[in-house]
Amino acid sequence: MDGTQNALLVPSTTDTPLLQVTGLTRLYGARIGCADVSFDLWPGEVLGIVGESGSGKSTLLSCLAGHQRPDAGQILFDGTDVLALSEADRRRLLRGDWAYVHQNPRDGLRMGVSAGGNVGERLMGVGGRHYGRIRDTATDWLGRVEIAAERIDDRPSAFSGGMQQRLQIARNLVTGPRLVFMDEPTGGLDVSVQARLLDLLRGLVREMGLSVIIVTHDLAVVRLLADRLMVMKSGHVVEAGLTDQVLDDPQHAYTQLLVSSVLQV
Ligand SMILES: Nc1ncnc2c1ncn2[C@@H]1O[C@H](COP(=O)(O)OP(=O)(O)OP(=O)(O)O)[C@@H](O)[C@H]1O
Repeated sequence: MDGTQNALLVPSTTDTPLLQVTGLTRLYGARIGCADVSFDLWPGEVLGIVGESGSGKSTLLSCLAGHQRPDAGQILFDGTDVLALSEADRRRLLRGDWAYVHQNPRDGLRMGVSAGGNVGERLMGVGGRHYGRIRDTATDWLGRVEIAAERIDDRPSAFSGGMQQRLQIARNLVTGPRLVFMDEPTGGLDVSVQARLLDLLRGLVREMGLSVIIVTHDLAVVRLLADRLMVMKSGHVVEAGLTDQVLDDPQHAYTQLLVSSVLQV
């Protein structure tokens, strides 16, 4: 992808991509998970990855986030070769600078720990020790994701699906991560709950100037959140560009099919 073109989109002062991905490939035996994926992500940019089920979105995201190791390719985060990091350094990255919002909040929360504990734990992971301050920050973050302060000692299992997802978002964003991975963050929720969550996410992304890679099969989600899109089919990126450009004037036959199938619904 052309770095010169992307640089025009970036509100940040830096002229180095936050993430540089080159030739990323993950195979499952003879089956392609994702193949030869390359892109740059600039600070403050939201990149949407779309495609039908089985197109390789989750495989790509999990390789990027270090949940599984690619067979080939390079990932540079702020110039650092992520695949060459020691396990301890990779974990440190995942605790603070990186965040991962799972589709199912249960995968991203500790269900046996209170709401405040879920948020506070992440602060402690980056060195927070002052209990009072951690609780104040957790309370503040619960408010930011529209969870009443009096629910701070409740466990997530007592929350609705939408509340659990908002709590997972608070837990992830409390450390001010430099890069946020999101896997279908609004999937599995009722339509009205999805709309509210999307609104909240859009506000936080803008307010915090977050750099985000978001995987979804829902084009409405990327229309609202993403600056740029990559369209995947059978593990390959078939089209990439500005979100409005790709959705309003799709060039690849597969993207045209994706867009028109949504319009027909
Ligand atoms: N653990 C695995 N073992 C074998 N094949 C896998 C595995 N995970 C994914 N695949 C295969 O890799 C390809 C890409 O799958 P992937 O789950 O990344 O796609 P996806 O676009 O995220 O789909 P979905 O939206 O359904 O999650 C598919 O052909 C899938 O069958």
